[in-house]
Amino acid sequence: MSDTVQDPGSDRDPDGDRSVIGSEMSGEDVAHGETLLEVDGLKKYFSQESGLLSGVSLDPSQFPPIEIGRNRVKAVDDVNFEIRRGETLGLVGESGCGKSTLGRTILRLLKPTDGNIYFKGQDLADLSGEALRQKRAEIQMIFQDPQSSLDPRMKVGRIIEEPMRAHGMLDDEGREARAKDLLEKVGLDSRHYNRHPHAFSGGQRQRVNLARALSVNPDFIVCDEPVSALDVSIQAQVLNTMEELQEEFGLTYLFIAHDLSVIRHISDRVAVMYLGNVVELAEKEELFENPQHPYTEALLESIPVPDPRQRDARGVLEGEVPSPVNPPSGCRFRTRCPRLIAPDEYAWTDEEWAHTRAFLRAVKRRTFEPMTAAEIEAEFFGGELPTGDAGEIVRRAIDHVATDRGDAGAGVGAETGSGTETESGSDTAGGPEGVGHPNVDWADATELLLESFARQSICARERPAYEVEPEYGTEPHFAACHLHR
Ligand SMILES: Nc1ncnc2c1ncn2[C@@H]1O[C@H](COP(=O)(O)OP(=O)(O)OP(=O)(O)O)[C@@H](O)[C@H]1O
Repeated sequence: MSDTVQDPGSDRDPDGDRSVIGSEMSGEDVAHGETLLEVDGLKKYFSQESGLLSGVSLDPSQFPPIEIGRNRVKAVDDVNFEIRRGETLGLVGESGCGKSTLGRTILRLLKPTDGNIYFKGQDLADLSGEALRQKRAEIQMIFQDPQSSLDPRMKVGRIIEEPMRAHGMLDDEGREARAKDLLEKVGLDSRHYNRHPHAFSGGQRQRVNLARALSVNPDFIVCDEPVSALDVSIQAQVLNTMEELQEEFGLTYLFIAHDLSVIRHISDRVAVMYLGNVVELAEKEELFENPQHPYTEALLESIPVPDPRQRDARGVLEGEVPSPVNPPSGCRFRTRCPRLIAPDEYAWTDEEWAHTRAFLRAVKRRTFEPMTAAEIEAEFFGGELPTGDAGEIVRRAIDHVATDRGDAGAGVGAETGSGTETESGSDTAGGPEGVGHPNVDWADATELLLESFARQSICARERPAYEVEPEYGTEPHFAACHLHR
């Protein structure tokens, strides 16, 4: 079964007012600045396999020996936010973090796995059939690729009229007049009404899409990477038009983009997404000038800079994004976080923990050449291991990976925890020299360090959710990072 819910045909309400669909039709008005849409605990999980037994796996160690949903892709996993009427909420994050899935689930193109989507107070998660179809006039979507979302056989006028026809809005003459009017509103010419999409440039095609989305008079538009396929010089023009239309029609946008400069241009507030979670949400200025989540900081620092002298300081986002099938416990970013918090049970100095954290990452990613224990101590710890129990564990881990001490560490790894939670293994660079060296056991060292330190950190034990004091503006600043405990 597909997750996709198709918009069924076009039975219109014969008693309805045919000139206004969308916002005005629902009769529920939300004033500018008040909550238009609220997403509460929203989840969207995908089964990896299709078919009757998708998501069902066998586990002989339990009774009954089946587990449902174990292999599901947690594309959106407990997302909460609200969008006010008239604002643009930017949604940013790396490819695959769940932005599109979130947008499509809000639109109810996908059925949520759990949670609520309140639009003007009504839960869209509950809607289906005709009630959902009617709502679609109020909530529209614009996609990234203006080429493929326009039927090349249809004339532009008909493309713009199609949603009006589907919702029984106006008569033929009225629809034509409205389509021509909208063409002008989006910065095209009413004479373009009879042209086919291939006659238009990418930017113009996206304008046709805008006119199409606006035709049914929506309140809310999910814009999924609408300018990503356009030349940079055209992007700003389309964004400006979108802002003008927002003003004129009182529109509210959820604007999805991976490009931070686009997000900065258009957003009022910005939500940063990582591995199915929103990790930070704040007013635009606050987010860009006062980021409080290490992932946001890393994203901002990875913006390309023209000055080559600054390049070395960039690119702090190390390691791969873990699999959304088995995401890390606690904070999703912890496996890559340069500021992972020290576990409480050891007495660390900041320096000792920083050294140990760097060593842990290097062992996990196998990023150093095999060397002796003394060389490892010098390279990662300045010749001085942490004191106390932590130092003992570090020494054992070094024994696992040192070329001269392999025997001393043999068997230690077997004592280390159950490893119930994987770190998804995707970070492992797999240095071939190390793997081939008889004394080097990367896996045992990694497991010892992860189990003793990384998994004992509050970052692994609790999911963070804090509000921090904004420095720029007055809106609440949400940061899902235990550094703000
Ligand atoms: N229909 C599907 N079935 C299974 N997994 C899916 C499906 N759609 C998306 N995913 C997975 O869900 C996760 C989130 O994908 P999504 O497309 O929402 O991310 P994104 O942030 O929009 O990325 P991009 O910017 O590349 O589009 C990814 O791991 C993706 O592989």
